[in-house]
Amino acid sequence: MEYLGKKRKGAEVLVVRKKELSLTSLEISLSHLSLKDYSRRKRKCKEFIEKGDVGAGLNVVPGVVTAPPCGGSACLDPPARGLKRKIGCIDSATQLGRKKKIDQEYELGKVIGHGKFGYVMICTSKVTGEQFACKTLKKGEETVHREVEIMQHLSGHPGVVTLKAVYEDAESFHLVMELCSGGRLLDQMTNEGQYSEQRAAILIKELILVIRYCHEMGVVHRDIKPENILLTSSGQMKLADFGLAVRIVDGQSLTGVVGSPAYVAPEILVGDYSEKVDIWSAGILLHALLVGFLPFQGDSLENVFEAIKKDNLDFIGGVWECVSPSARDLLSCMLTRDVSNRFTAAEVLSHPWILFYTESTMKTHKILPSRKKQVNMTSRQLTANTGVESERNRSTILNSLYDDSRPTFSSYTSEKMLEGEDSALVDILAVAISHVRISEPKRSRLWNPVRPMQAECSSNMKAGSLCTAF
Ligand SMILES: Nc1ncnc2c1ncn2[C@@H]1O[C@H](COP(=O)(O)OP(=O)(O)OP(=O)(O)O)[C@@H](O)[C@H]1O
Repeated sequence: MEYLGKKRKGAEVLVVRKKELSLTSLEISLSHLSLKDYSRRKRKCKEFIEKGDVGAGLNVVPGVVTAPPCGGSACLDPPARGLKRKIGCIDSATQLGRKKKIDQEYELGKVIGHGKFGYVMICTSKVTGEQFACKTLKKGEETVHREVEIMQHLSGHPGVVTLKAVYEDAESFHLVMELCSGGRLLDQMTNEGQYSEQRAAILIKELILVIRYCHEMGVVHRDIKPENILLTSSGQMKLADFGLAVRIVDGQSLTGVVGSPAYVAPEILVGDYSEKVDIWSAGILLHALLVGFLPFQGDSLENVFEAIKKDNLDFIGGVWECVSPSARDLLSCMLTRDVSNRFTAAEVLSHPWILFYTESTMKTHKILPSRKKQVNMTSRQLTANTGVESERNRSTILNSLYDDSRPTFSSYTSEKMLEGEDSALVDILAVAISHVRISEPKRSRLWNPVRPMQAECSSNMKAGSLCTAF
């Protein structure tokens, strides 16, 4: 084994060379094994892992580049937390197809997207006629190899774009992925404007579930933004583009300034950060969903970065009058610069606002399209309550949950409550209240009203320079 000297974006690539492989019988030379071969290989992989040999003589496809055991430094720590060491046990479906060429099995169609290191086109299986997206990445860049490995590692979760197969030729990798024909979340956001709180909560919950999965699998995405969230034809969100993702072990600090300017967490700019950067970026997205514009702006990259480092957000007045205190509280917990106080994925998922809108009993509700259509119904003078923590605030939260949902409840009461479902509502509120933490407000969670927010809801999410990864 050796670490390649090539360093880019703060991480090395671990390359397992063929001559160093001890389990040659497990070498994967075919891209499509028979079921029998596959289960035999899987069994051997399992035995291999149980013997604790992982990391010694890895049964890896010659030339397969795996993600570093931990990003940033050449440490040889044990695998990242929760890491299914798929190295050497990559599902046959996603093995590198060294023997077959992609065009033997797929009809390549029109290009549907371009990325920094390649392009994406539609491809159709010659066997089944099913359509997929094929991302072709030019070899050479370390991040490209890492992207392939991390996608193999994460594929299988319903919120991650599924990787069906990987082909390789001299110049490129070809990643055959499920086709997300619903397009990018960014396009939906710019077409539809602000989201209702209910819709935003459902989306953020789905996103945070995927982020939690990534973190549990020892992966930090580092480029969460609506361009990288794709939608299926049925509207389900899928996290895509793991080009900047990196593996991490518990307690490890990452370095390397990467991300997309508008979404980048302040600690990334300082150069010492953890998986919490994904929560910050999801908070930026939540901000944009709720009020239709990004929180940190500037006419140059430097100014945007300065704003990210220094500007205090104000969730008071203006557009925030249409946003419930509970939603604003969650935002403040995701967008705090104090990393130790910033919510983890699990904390976001148990926040009252998320629970309120996404508890199973709520799923029977019609999802309201966008706030544009209900803004009059929700407009109400709300007191800013971003540091909601104390006992005295219990009733405020209860009220805010109730008040915020008025439009929803008005349809709920007419349609459901009369049918005797009011106990479900009480349950939801009880659950929400039980999750409110009782403690003194933390200074870091309170945002000082230094700069008034834009009064009108202008979307600046199309600003290319703010959304392009660096
Ligand atoms: N599975 C997919 N289904 C449908 N469209 C996809 C799929 N994957 C990517 N695309 C389209 O291709 C575009 C480029 O994809 P890619 O993953 O390269 O994103 P990118 O953010 O532009 O890449 P990079 O960060 O490497 O520059 C996406 O914005 C999207 O429109």
